[in-house]
Amino acid sequence: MKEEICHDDSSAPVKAQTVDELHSLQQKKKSAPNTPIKGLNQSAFGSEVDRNKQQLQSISASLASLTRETGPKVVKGDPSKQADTTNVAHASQFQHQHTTPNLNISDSSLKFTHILYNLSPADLYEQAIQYEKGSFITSSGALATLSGAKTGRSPRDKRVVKDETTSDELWWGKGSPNIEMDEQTFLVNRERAVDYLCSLEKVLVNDQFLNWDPNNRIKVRIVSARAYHSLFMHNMCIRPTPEELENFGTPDFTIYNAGKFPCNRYTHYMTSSTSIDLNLARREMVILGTQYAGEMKKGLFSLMHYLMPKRQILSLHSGCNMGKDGDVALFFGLSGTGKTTLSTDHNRYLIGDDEHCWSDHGVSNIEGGCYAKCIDLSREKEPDIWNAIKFGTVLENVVFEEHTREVDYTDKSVTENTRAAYPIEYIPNAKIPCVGPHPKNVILLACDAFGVLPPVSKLNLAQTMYHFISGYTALVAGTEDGIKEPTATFSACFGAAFIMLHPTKYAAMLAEKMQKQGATGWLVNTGWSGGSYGSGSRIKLAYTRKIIDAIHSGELLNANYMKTEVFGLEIPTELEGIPSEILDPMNTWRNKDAYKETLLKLGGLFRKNFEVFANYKIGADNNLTEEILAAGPNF
Ligand SMILES: Nc1ncnc2c1ncn2[C@@H]1O[C@H](COP(=O)(O)OP(=O)(O)OP(=O)(O)O)[C@@H](O)[C@H]1O
Ligand SMILES: O=C([O-])CC(=O)C(=O)O
Ligand SMILES: [Ca+2]
Ligand SMILES: [Mn+2]
Repeated sequence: MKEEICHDDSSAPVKAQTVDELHSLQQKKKSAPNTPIKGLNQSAFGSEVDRNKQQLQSISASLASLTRETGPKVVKGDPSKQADTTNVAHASQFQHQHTTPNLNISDSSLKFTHILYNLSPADLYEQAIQYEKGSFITSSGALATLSGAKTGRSPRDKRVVKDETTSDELWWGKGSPNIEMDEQTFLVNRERAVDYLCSLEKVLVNDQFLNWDPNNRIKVRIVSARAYHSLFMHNMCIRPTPEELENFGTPDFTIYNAGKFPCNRYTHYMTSSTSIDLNLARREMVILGTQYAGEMKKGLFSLMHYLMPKRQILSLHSGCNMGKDGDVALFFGLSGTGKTTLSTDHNRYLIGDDEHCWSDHGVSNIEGGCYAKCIDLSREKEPDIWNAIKFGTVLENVVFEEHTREVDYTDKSVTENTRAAYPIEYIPNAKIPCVGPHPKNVILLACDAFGVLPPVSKLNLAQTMYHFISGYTALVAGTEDGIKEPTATFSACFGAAFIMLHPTKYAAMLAEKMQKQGATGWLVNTGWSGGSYGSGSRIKLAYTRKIIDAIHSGELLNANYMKTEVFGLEIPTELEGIPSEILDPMNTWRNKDAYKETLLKLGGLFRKNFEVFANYKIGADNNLTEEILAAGPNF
């Protein structure tokens, strides 16, 4: 028998002598946006190194404690990998730094904080999977994450600094989302968040933009502890090009997201372990004690609701899309009423799904991504959203099969508020840049679980304003334990949780813009028909889409109308593709008395809610104010 030696040399040899060398061949030195590329072949020697230093110094300055002399020592890169020690910065708080050894030096000033700066989605996946429990790649390539104890926003834990300026400018008191805190308390919480973040081995920093309108772009920096948060904001804010990042400079606004690290209950104004604090003068936001990523998105939205009206620009909690002929539609509505679902329309260009600005030049999206509800998501009904859930997308709090990693979108085990956050370009017909001309249609969405609002009605300007200020929807609280009474929610401007000024300020701007542009208002009920929740059923998405199509095409504008009782809404008598009997909700109720009773009940709720607005003037026009007051239910 012949002795055989096994030679492993049947194919061409690799160009490496060692495994490490082989690994180094694998990764090209970079054109990733976390390293400026422009300076590479510029003659000005050391310019890239200088820029890197500046960038790190800016980050160290952001992370500086307000009570110590210097910012933390920061260094770029993952501590577990080889850190780039040529790029170390330590920003000084004071112009004249002590040169003598400081006897008060503490351990915190000796340690390095590693900065993971504008990482790519791939890098963030690896960080999340390696370091954050509950992070998994799903079968479609999305990153499944858990947001921890909070699976929704905590509006009662939001605080806004009340100082000389904001005490006059902002809306305070009953009904307002702005619960006050003082400057000193803000600084206590800021210090708490900054110290927590700097005590970590590494923090994530995102430098990004808000608002696609180039004249009103806002630079934001987000400092966070989790790759989940960094990837979420990567998707939701506008992503800078490498050149834009190189010239980023100082941010206009900074978020310190300490995530799970709680606030201190002994701190004044704190009523729980969670605090979301906005300081407009300092241009900063602090998040303590919640990992729900939506707080960052909606915190920035609040900021825009302050900054934009100062520039005569209206900020809107709305979706927005545009037809082939350039006709723009806005979709207002509270959470879960269909902004994302209905603005994502295969036959139209998507400008954005949730937050917009309306200026003298038209509309612009504030964000760079979408945040879709995914409970009961189906490929058939919402194909574009389904297909957007792929590599790069953050999937929050969904349940998946442990082996195949197929997501079960019907599973509410973690929460009903399961979400997908993806870059807007994941929708095939996204309009990039996300801007458009003045809106032609303004669609107010209400998910009416009482089942008495018509599937569609045409509104005059006063009615549009009445319903905009009311901001109605009705959802069903707990779906698990059998039938529950629907509860009406009224949220001024369809986003009372995010507005900073009195609702009538936004309403006046909307009225003026709609009047000037001749936009038509519509009220669309995406909720119940044939009875309230429990006896009726939710209006088929396919019907709602048909209605929306007919608004876009102009078909509905020219339909025949009749007026409803109580709410005085103009409803079409027929519409192609829709069974005519559903257009008037009364027809769909078997028990007409119950219908009438429920209708009056809802009318009463509207009336009660509007009482607080009765003493306010809307815009300069007295007539409009009176017309708006008269545009409510009549009985
Ligand atoms: N007739 C209908 N019209 C619109 N949406 C419907 C309808 N029937 C069921 N739905 C479901 O209602 C949900 C609407 O949620 P969507 O994400 O569009 O809310 P949203 O207004 O964007 O809220 P948020 O501001 O919280 O993001 C989706 O899950 C959608 O599938
Ligand atoms: O902020 C969130 O959690 C989701 C959202 O869009 C809303 O509630 O309007
Ligand atoms: Ca949405
Ligand atoms: Mn929203």
